[in-house]
Amino acid sequence: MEIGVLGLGRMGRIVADRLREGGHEVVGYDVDPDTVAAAAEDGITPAESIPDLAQQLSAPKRIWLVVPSGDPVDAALDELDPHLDEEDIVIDGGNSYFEHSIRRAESIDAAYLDCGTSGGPASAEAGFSMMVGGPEWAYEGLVPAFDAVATGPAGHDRMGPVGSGHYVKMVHNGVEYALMQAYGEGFELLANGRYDLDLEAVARTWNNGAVIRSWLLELCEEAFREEGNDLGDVADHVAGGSTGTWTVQEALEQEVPVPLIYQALAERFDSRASGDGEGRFARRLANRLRYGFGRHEVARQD
Ligand SMILES: NC(=O)C1=CN([C@@H]2O[C@H](COP(=O)(O)OP(=O)(O)OC[C@H]3O[C@@H](n4cnc5c(N)ncnc54)[C@H](O)[C@@H]3O)[C@@H](O)[C@H]2O)C=CC1
Ligand SMILES: O=C(CO)[C@H](O)[C@H](O)COP(=O)(O)O
Repeated sequence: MEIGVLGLGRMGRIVADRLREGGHEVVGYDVDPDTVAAAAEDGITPAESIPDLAQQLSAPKRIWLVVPSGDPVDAALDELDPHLDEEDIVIDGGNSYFEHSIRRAESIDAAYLDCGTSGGPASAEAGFSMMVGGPEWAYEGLVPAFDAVATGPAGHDRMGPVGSGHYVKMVHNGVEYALMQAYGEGFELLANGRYDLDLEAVARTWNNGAVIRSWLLELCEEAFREEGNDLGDVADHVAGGSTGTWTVQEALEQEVPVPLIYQALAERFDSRASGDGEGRFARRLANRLRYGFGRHEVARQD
């Protein structure tokens, strides 16, 4: 099928490439003209503007947004909306706040799918895990596209009505924070404990059959291999935090205790208040893990 991809950054470019590899035709647009030119060299049909992207697509139009959450999503929808009708489908593949997705779905004529996406740029080859909310007909119509961008048919599903995709992804990220903090605390104890340990070897051993093996633990192994046993100059400064904040706010509203997720979020805030120094090993590992899966910039010690 023909799909427009709006936003060709770290994640959008992977969405566009995997759609093409799956046999779909992709028209791409990004506010950065160099990004569009680079995509065009690799076979993505370039668009000069959002109206141009909409006009290049035949009806019914399918447009996948992969732009930063917040104002860029509203700005893109404002420009798109005059070119859309109720047969068209817009997918928001970013980390948008679920209540914003519900509002946006009500404000545009096209069907709206909120698609929480996990795996990060490091999963370009394997494909993503995708949690989709929105009308069933729109999800069903896009299954071939989701098959191509996800790890395959098992890598995506419809969670429920609009909002539910980003809601599930929000909670996913809260879990992500807590897992990173838990691995970090364990390695901090080992780094400061009784034995002179090779932490890459510990992570590799755990990743081969241990109860706590996981992709995040493979990324810990990679971090020790690439940065060294002491994580080199990786700073105690963990960026991000919006999805974890929303998770904690929702947990308070629902009266569900989430102390581990809150503590992991609080550790991030404290890392930023304490400066970019050597600090806590656990938080330095979390800083490096965000690069591992998300290609987020690693804060380094001065
Ligand atoms: N990097 C990651 O690990 C993951 C990111 N996400 C989410 O995916 C979304 C995109 O993230 P990334 O690709 O990492 O960001 P990015 O910063 O690498 O790419 C965003 C792209 O959108 C473009 N852009 C901004 N406003 C635009 C507009 N109005 N029209 C067209 N293009 C526009 C920018 O020029 C940039 O190329 C965000 O919501 C992010 O939270 C979701 C899962 C994983
Ligand atoms: O969604 C993601 C991974 O699943 C993104 O990498 C997101 O940026 C992670 O959240 P934060 O930036 O708050 O660490």
